[in-house]
Amino acid sequence: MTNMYYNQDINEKVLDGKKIAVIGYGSQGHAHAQNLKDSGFDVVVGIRPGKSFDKAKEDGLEVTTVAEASQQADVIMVLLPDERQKQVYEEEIAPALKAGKSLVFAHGFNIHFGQIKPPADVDVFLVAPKGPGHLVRRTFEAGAGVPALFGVYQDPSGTARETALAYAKAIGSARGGVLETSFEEETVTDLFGEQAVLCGGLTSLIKAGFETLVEAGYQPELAYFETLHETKLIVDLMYEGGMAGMRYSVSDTAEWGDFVSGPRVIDADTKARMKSILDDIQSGKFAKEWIQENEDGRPNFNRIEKEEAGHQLEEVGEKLRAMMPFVAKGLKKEEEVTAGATN
Ligand SMILES: NC(=O)C1=CN([C@@H]2O[C@H](COP(=O)(O)OP(=O)(O)OC[C@H]3O[C@@H](n4cnc5c(N)ncnc54)[C@H](OP(=O)(O)O)[C@@H]3O)[C@@H](O)[C@H]2O)C=CC1
Ligand SMILES: CC[C@](O)(C(C)=O)C(=O)O
Ligand SMILES: [Mg+2]
Ligand SMILES: [Mg+2]
Repeated sequence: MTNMYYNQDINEKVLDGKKIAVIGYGSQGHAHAQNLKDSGFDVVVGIRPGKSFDKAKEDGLEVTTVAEASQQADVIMVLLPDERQKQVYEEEIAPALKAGKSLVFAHGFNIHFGQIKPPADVDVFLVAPKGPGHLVRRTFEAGAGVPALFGVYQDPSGTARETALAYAKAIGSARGGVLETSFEEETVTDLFGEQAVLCGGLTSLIKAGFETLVEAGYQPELAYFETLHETKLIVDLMYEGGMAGMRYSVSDTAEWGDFVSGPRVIDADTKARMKSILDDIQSGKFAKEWIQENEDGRPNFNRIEKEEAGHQLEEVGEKLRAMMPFVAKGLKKEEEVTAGATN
């Protein structure tokens, strides 16, 4: 049975009088910190000196070190890159933990895969928005919200569920719906979604379409508009009205092509490969390899990121987007907040 919660189901007052430390000021960090502050809560950002530190100050937030913010706070939300969390946790957060505090995550990776082992007297839960941080902020400012998952790992205080729900409401997620889950379910499904569909699946689909057109002699600019640019417009229609909503707006010719050709691109073999990706996530193989990649200094990550940035689709896209300033408006407004993501 699915448990969904909306604004009217949640008492955010349980956070009154509590100090909330947002550790990290990247994609999720800036959104949580600003949304919590705008919702009237007492927020301190914990961050190392550098770009994010300066940006949080510029944005008018109270900012200090990770260790000091963790000392001050009742609720500590860890919004550092997953691969950095273990070290920062051990050095700067763990010493500040004591009974009555809450340790919170936006993704269960480090708890589920045993990288972080919190003390038993601290509440541990997750509030995981189902969307990129920049959209968590942007939708909040527009009066809407990105839905989120919440899940409790340990609850010595007996109040972890209500604190998690209040936090989700304060960042705007209960405007869209908050769904109860476990650390295992959130971690596995989030990794699967980003690998097979949202990031990996989609970029590979778009690239394959772009390359097919260009290799057949069609103009790269046209191929960019056809495969990448228009994806956003089509996905917007699905976001608003599901697949039927999109099919209502496109031509019947496109809808027929969707029915007959879609299953030729994504077929039973693709689904079997998705299952194998899911197996690797469930078994911990993916996590083990990602942790090792970081311990090795990210040789493959850095090489592939560079290769991808040099793809013809990216070069063409950059020129075309420069002629459409309205397209990049959102990210420009939040410029440099993503800096941490490229470490
Ligand atoms: N990106 C997203 O939209 C989503 C992310 N999540 C989860 O949220 C968490 C945060 O991810 P995300 O927002 O992408 O992270 P980012 O990479 O965008 O941000 C990282 C932040 O952490 C800071 N940081 C990095 N290393 C250190 C350090 N050693 N000490 C102190 N601060 C440090 C960076 O600061 P600096 O500028 O100094 O490098 C930056 O402010 C992860 O658990 C992720 O899985 C969940 C849902 C969606
Ligand atoms: C889809 C990627 C994501 O899981 C997210 C924005 O939800 C992430 O880890 O950034
Ligand atoms: Mg996600
Ligand atoms: Mg994720």
